[in-house]
Amino acid sequence: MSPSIYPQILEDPLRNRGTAFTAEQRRVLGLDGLLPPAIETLEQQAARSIEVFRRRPGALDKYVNLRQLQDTNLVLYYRLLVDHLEEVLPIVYTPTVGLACQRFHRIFRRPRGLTLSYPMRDRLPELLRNRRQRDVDVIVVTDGERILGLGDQGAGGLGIPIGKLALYTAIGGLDPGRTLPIVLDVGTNNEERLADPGYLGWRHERIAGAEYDDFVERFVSAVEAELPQAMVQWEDFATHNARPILERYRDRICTFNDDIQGTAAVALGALIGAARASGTRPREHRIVVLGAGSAAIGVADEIRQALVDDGLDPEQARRRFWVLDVDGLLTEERDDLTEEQRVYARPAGEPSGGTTLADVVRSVHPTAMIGLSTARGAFTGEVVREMAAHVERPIIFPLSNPTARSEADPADLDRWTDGRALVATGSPFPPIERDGRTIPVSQSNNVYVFPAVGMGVVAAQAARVTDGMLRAASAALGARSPALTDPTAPLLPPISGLRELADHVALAVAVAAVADGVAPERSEQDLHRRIANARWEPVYPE
Ligand SMILES: NC(=O)C1=CN([C@@H]2O[C@H](COP(=O)(O)OP(=O)(O)OC[C@H]3O[C@@H](n4cnc5c(N)ncnc54)[C@H](O)[C@@H]3O)[C@@H](O)[C@H]2O)C=CC1
Ligand SMILES: CC(=O)C(=O)O
Ligand SMILES: [Mg+2]
Repeated sequence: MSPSIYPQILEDPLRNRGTAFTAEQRRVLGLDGLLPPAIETLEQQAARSIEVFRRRPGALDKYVNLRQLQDTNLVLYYRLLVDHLEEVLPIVYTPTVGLACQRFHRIFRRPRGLTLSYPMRDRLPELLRNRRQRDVDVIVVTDGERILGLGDQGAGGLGIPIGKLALYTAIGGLDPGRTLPIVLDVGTNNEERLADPGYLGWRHERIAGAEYDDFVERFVSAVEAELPQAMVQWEDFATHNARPILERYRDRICTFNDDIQGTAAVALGALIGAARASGTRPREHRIVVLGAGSAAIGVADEIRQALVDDGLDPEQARRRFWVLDVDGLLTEERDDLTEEQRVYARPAGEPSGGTTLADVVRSVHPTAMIGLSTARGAFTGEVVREMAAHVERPIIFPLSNPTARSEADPADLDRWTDGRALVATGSPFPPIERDGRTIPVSQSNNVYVFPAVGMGVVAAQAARVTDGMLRAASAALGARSPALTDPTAPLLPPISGLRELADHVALAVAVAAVADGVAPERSEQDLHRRIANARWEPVYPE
């Protein structure tokens, strides 16, 4: 019996072309007979694939369909993402990616990325060396504890880094062969998962405290040793770990936290557009933030700095915020606040009349209300009508994900405010219909920023991600808000324009990296060229 010489190229999604292999390639590579005889172009393959995708009955079926394509043929997968970004984004990303994490063990087909399980803590460098990729530009890592607004999904959280990195390529233009999704599998406190015989992660309660910190340190040390060039993006860590990890490593490796810093950069960009659309300056605003987790405090900190940049002194800027968590307004009387939350604590007795959201809105008359609370429907008709009674153009951003955790439905916000609200959401929503017009709803989501941060870092060869780089991203995004020139236009550029926007934002990030001294000296023109050259396109190479 002769040994099998089955060509591995068909199993390698980076090189596989399926029915697009030419007659010559088929002959040379030994593919004749393994493929049906028709030879297709990429365009023909893409047309067939999008039809198959559209025929799938449910969102999760569509997700599985795309994941299979991703594991089979990356050029074709990214062709679909690039050509149909608006249509596939709610599948690859929020809201469907949340469901995919919850059902990770039910839909698992083939491995992608790395699962670093706690019991293997002594072998992390070796596990990193087992990766498929040789060189890595970007790692997205989660520990699965706060997946969107869906809580602890344990090892199933790997779906989030996989989704984020798909967008690093489809939008930011990063080479998919140089990106690496990772989950730190440190157990789960999700009872449903622990009791599910099909769960694929380490079946153990979450490790915490010094053991957890030691594991994260081992992970970072292993990355430093094995992949010193890679940028590390922390994603969907619970608040009690997110900020300490960022503070511990931001000056040691090239890293940022997307939920804290990426979200803030986008929300500020949207707010700047909204302020302009309402004919106001940022410093005039009174801002209520519902939620006091890592995302909410990151957003508040960024906007607070923008108010200072617009002329308020730091104390005045601080006093423009009313931040609430699940227990109500953050006040000086409370002894359960972290250092970051304490910045926003209001003096005792102020405002008078209670500390619920409705109370605060009634006494403060906010001009902007931002939700990062996971509390579905928290922006009720009563609250929104009260807010809208005192401000001409209420700015209302229900930013929690996925859709089922959103603080409000934009159609309701539009109705409750007679079309006056300036709205942006975290997850995609259908457009608003008003007076015969169809008005798109802007998606204030960190997807507007993180792919471009990655490209900016790679093109500039930045060694760190500085605050200045994220601020530059935010400013570049804010400057492209359609609302700057038309008060009736959406607050953010359309999703369909994200790729072009990413080039612009990436350049701003790269220029800021040079200015901050964390990247080699290069001219703007040179950086522009490097971004264009680095951009990976979904086409079969000659
Ligand atoms: N649009 C975007 O780009 C982003 C959206 N998010 C979303 O923001 C949400 C929060 O994320 P994290 O801050 O990381 O989570 P977290 O769990 O750390 O924070 C949630 C906060 O909301 C508060 N909260 C919970 N229920 C509440 C209620 N009924 N009323 C008032 N406050 C309540 C909690 O006390 C906590 O302060 C998630 O849904 C996440 O998907 C996060 C990052 C980016
Ligand atoms: C968008 C995002 O990063 C989140 O909801 O966590
Ligand atoms: Mg996130």
